[in-house]
Amino acid sequence: MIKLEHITQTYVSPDGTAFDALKDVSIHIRSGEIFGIIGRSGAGKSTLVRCINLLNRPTSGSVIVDGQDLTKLSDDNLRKVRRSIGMIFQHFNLLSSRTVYDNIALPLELTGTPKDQIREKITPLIHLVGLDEHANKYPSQLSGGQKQRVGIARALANDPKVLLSDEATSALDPETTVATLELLKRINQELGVTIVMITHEMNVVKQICGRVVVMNKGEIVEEGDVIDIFARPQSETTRALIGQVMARDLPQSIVDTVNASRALNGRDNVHLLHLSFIGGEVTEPVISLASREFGINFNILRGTVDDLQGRTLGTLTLLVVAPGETYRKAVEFIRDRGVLVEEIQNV
Ligand SMILES: Nc1ncnc2c1ncn2[C@@H]1O[C@H](COP(=O)(O)OP(=O)(O)OP(=O)(O)O)[C@@H](O)[C@H]1O
Repeated sequence: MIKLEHITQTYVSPDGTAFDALKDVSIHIRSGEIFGIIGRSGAGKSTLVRCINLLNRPTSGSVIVDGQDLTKLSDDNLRKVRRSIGMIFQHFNLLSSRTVYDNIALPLELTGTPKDQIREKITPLIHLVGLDEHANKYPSQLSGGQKQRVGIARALANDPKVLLSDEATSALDPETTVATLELLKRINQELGVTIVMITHEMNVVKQICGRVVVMNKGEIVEEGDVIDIFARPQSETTRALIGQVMARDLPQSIVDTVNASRALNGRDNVHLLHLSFIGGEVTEPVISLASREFGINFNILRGTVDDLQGRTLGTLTLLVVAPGETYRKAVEFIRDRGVLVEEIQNV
């Protein structure tokens, strides 16, 4: 559906200094999926997503949407293709002098659509985003979540195949974020619109994306199914972003437990482990088996279970008291059975 191939974007400042905002980025987004692009501020996400509709013309590389290389189209043809790519923004970008109805109608007015056809198109869209009672209000009379719903309906006015969302929930409170993401999910499922989510929040990715790329300093540092990224993060950037939602930083109570155990059993014999596993992939009672096999006890300090797009991700924080050699064999034993085991150091 969308293929970004070897995209580079170099900005040149007035004093002639060149800055590479995107360095050889390639992404393939499939038709009908909700695809996440995540990274910290300045990673190049906005620059990248604006390449998809060529609001940003990359310095090099190709942008292929539905089989057409947009970088090779005439301005006229590009304008037509852009209608099939809707976009929503962090700050909504609504016209304050227009009502909800007129904001949503604007893209159709711009293409010269007759008034009765506009009404036929807009009325169900207003209903879809749940704004029936607010159609004649002005943006200043709406909450943030309602404004974003107007933005979403406006982005759908031209029946796009693709919806680009640039930090669309970043200005919303957590509850409104959940409701807005639910609406986007429904639009994806009911209308079959491919959605590209730009975000710096892992909880957004966790709630609705199927696949994700993680960006850092203009490069892709990791990509894959969201559940695999959560269960087996490879890069420091990803670990830090996941830390936001998985609360992997240890609470003081756990640190106290570890220290008390060290005082009792000796520092070298006390180990702290973080285990992640995907539901269905680990079928054996791994912890009990390891406990029996090596004659050691595992003390469960913390556990979480998350649902990610219908798949289950479990995590456990364990305290293990065992001499080095036995401990290493037990870790190996658990890893061999499909569980990701990380040793938590520096506690
Ligand atoms: N027009 C421009 N001229 C020069 N540098 C730019 C321009 N636009 C973006 N940049 C720089 O490119 C880098 C990537 O910016 P971009 O906005 O794409 O990042 P981002 O990941 O979307 O971050 P944010 O969430 O803060 O917008 C940043 O260092 C930014 O300062």
